[in-house]
Amino acid sequence: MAVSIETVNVLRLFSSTSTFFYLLIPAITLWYIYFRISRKRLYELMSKIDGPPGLPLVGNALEFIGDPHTTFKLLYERSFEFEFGKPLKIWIGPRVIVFLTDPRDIEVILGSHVHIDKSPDYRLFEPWLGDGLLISTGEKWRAHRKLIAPTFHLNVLKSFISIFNKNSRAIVEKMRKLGNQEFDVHEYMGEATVEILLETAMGVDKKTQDREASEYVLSVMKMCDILHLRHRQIWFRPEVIFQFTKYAKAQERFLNIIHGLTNKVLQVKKTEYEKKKKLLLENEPDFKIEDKTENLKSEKAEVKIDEVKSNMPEEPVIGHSYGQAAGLKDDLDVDDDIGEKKRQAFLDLLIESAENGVVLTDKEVREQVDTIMFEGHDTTAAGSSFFLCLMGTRPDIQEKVVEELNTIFKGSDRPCTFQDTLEMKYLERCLMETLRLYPPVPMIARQIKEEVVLPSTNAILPADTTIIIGTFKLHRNPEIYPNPNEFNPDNFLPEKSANRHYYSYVPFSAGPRSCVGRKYAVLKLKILLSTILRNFQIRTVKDQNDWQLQADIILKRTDGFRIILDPRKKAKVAI
Ligand code: HEM
Repeated sequence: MAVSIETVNVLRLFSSTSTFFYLLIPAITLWYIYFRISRKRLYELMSKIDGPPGLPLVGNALEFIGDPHTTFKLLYERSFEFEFGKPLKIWIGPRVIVFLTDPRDIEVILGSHVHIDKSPDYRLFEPWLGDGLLISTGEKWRAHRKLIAPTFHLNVLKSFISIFNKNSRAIVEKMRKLGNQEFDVHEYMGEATVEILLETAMGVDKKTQDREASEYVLSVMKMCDILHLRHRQIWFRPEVIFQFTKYAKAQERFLNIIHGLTNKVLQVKKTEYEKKKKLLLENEPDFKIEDKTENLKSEKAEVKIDEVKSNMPEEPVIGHSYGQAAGLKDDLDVDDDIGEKKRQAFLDLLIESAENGVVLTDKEVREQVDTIMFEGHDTTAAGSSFFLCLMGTRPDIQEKVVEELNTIFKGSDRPCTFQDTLEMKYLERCLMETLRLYPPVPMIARQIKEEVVLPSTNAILPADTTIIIGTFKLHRNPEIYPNPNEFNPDNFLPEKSANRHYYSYVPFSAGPRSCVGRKYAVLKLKILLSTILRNFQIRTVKDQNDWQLQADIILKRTDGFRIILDPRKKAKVAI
């Protein structure tokens, strides 16, 4: 029987295809057996930690494909199926993520100098923030942190007070034009915080800013949406897929706007710096720029930042200081070599340090500027917006704040001083309580370097596990905060906070990688919010229980931060 050439070809193809599959199937089986055996200990350890059951291969990944509000609600509500405070695990494909909400466990991670690595999820920020302070690790992070932290020292911040006042008055005047129509206050807070950051930390004046602040704020919000989408829907994570989506094009557009502003700021400051240097050299040819970074050049730049005392205070340490337990100290509280001497503001110091490129390159300066611009504005915009909405829902509390302000200012329209901010004890409690209920950073993610034993349950977490500190849930533990969902500034009365675990309140994180802008944020917010409350009575229509939250990196309201302002009697802006 004659066999056609086509048939021979088909048979050849069939036999080579089947050989391929004969080899592939055992190879996959062997790889899978090796994969399971090499992860045996991980599976054993994780079997001792509670968590929702997942599907084969994908784990719990499909639970996060909804919109940001639904996902956040679902995640939060499902967590109540398990005992409060116990560690909780979820599987995203082969990757396990452990959520911690017990202050003792949180202290082990945040208080450590070893577990300072951010989780791989932060890498999605790279095209935007590069390897800036929020993301970097190891010696690079240590050296840059040591350089940057002093630029947010109180001595520097005090010199910003007039700028905080001026901008707060400007925003009041802008809001006055709205009359008593309902509006989204987040837009106003976002723009105000960007403008304030540019004038303070970056040291550029209003003329440089044009209309760019509002465009910048909008682009940051959209970028957060894209990053959050990639966090939730893991198939968008690999660059090979992402680059072909409409989101990649949008990201490019938003990054152009974001980097456009930061590049412009850098250009202005560098030209200014060069001019100043030239002038100084002309007048004093022997003048040398003092190198303030000498001590950072050593490979082993050590940061002695954790005076962090462990666990519960032996002697109760009263109250809170700039957003963290008074007994906790970080590098923002260290008064070492420079003391009362003049310190430099953020960008001035960075540009000077980049002169010889030893501590910092030009690229690194840009990355730090992008980081501070993002971390410094979106967080405070959310915090202040939540504060104002809460004031609207609780007129009784609002009036107590205003009474305190009347006692301090005695009806005068004068600007706020540093001493005034120290006297705003009740306003500060309201701010702390706002950040408890609505922490702008609702989750902090780390990748642990070594095996960790959790004090709460003795559960063991192997090295390389991703940990999420669930600030939002931690702050609503009924054993720590009775009636945890109620807005109650008395939670921060000194006697109430005195016996609480230091790590039971961490809106600014804590330990060596705590928020570098903590004091800046609290000081600025006190001036901004008090100026608004001295001028307006705030109303809201929506009840606090009906707010819709979304945790797209920064906690926000999907239904908008809508408030109505009524001018207070004799309302006049402080001059
Ligand atoms: C209410 C306002 C703020 C809140 C609630 C807040 C909260 C936080 C939190 C929780 C972290 C740790 C994030 C993490 O580990 O993933 C952090 C880090 C950071 N924050 Fe803030 N922040 C605020 C304002 C600011 C401001 C005003 C600035 C700068 C002007 C700033 C700059 C930074 C930087 C640079 C980091 C990274 C620090 C490091 O890793 O060494 N933040 N912030």
